[in-house]
Amino acid sequence: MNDALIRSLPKCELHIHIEGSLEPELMFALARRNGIALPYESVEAVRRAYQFRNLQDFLDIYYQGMSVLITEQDFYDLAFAYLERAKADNVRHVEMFFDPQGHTARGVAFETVTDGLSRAIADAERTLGVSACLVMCFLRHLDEASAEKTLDEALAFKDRIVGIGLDSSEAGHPPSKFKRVFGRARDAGFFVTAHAGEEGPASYVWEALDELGVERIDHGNRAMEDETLVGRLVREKMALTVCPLSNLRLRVVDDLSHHPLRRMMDKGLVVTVNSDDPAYFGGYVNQNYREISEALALSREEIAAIVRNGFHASLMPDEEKKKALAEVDRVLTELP
Ligand SMILES: Nc1ncnc2[nH]cnc12
Ligand SMILES: [Zn+2]
Repeated sequence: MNDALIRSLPKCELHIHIEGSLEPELMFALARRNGIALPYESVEAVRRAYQFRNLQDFLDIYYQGMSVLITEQDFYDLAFAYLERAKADNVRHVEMFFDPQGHTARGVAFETVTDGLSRAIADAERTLGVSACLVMCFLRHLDEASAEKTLDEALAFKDRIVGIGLDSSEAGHPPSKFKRVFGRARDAGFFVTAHAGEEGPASYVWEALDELGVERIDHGNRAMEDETLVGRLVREKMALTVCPLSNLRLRVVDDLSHHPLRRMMDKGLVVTVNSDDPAYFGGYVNQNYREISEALALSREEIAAIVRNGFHASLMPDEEKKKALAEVDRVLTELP
């Protein structure tokens, strides 16, 4: 019902793992280019395998999928394809997660990854008018020493990497495990964020705030189990990067009509809508807006409020934010 509005509004994407935008067609093309055998016979067989009972089921397939990424050009092709898709959804600004340890562990140089991604970002900025920046995530199932080593490598690319995040298997890997390396990242001037409260408990959200000093929470669904925590997030205007289709496919929610997004908004939380791993979860950012809007019967004003939250919570320069927010207002008045 609000399709035209969703399409017309300029948007931000603040929670996208670039490796999670690897469509099966590109996966096969890169496997062929690099002489890598995939354990699937066709693109359709890959898509059929995308049935997940939980986050770990997905991660096992996600790490296997990224094994086709070898050369600088592979990372370029991956990121540019995503940015073209984002442009089609009227996304103006992207904060792009990447998982260097998923590549360096396979013998791909850190520089190969960042060179390819940042070249695609520069080209997209020029040719598509989409701005983007890189947020490097630590894999939380690995130890802090590995994260420290990865941060050491990132320091040489400080001009291209703006932020540090934390992702992968959440349960059993609390944010406190990475307290020291996040302290170093903050001291070095990186923006910091972390996945918390996706599958893990509300206490992980507290830890992300108090021990990592995060400036955003990725997901945050389970913060809703703790009223005191919700109050703090509201008071601090801490943005949550919510990913509805991811939550559905990873069974964080059993049905989108039970998704906490509306209750989050009613409590005054700053929520944004994002795609997480769109090639695996059945939709890019507009599809996430469409399905959650329909499931929760979101009004035009509620949709616009989420879009505005995205710009406010982003790292865009203030002048660019102002322009984008003015455009949101213009679209709202012009669309019947
Ligand atoms: N949804 C997610 N949660 C944790 N780690 C991830 N890596 C890629 N997608 C992720
Ligand atoms: Zn994520």
